Amino acid sequence: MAKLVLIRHGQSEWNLQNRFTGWWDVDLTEKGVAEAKKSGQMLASSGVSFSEAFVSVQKRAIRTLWIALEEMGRTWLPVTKDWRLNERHYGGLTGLNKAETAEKHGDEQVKIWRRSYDVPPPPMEKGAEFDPANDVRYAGLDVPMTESLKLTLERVMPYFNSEIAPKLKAGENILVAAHGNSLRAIVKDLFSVADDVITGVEIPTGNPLLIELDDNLKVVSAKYLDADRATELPKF
Ligand SMILES: O=C(O)[C@H](O)COP(=O)(O)O
Repeated sequence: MAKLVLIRHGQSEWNLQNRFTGWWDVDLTEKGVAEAKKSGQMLASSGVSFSEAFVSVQKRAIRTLWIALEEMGRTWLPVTKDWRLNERHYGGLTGLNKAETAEKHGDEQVKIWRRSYDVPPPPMEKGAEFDPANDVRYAGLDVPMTESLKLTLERVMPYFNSEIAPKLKAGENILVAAHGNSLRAIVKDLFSVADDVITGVEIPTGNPLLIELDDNLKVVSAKYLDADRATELPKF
């Protein structure tokens, strides 16, 4: 039986400012750093021994992983970074304040953009202030202009299934540091969550989710290590 731990990055500067972030590369706040440290301490006392870690190419997740590994005394662990674990691309909403956007377009519309399964936000305009298309880390990549959760899942899961699933099936314990919506995609798939139910699944920042999987990657048990900041998990 393998263990998979999913950590959403600690609080970011734009989580704090309540702005749509997506692919924009913001850093952790002090609180985010503290959440990452606590995650590492809880992982160390969980006694789970990891063989490797995976992370997006965004610094809020990379720093969360590094801080956690440091606390665990595991900075030597092999780490693979891949854009397919990035946050979902928030399109033309990137950089906007979530509350101001709700005042302008209505709560219902913003809820659809944030939580519907397959309605993508309006696309990013080419060359707009927060367009990551020319970022050197994405050179040669057809950077999306917007993504729904469905589109996010369609790039996260092929990566998960080809790079991470075989290791779990071989019994390795794996740590993944990523984002609210890229992790929501993994949870949707592993827990077989229906399209209209996944909207209610909120993954807290900096709170490791420990999932035990059988040889067919069926969920056997799941819990957040910080029980005080846990949210409801889907049935399995
Ligand atoms: O990209 C963002 O703004 C957040 O990381 C996730 O946002 P959400 O809760 O609006 O999906």
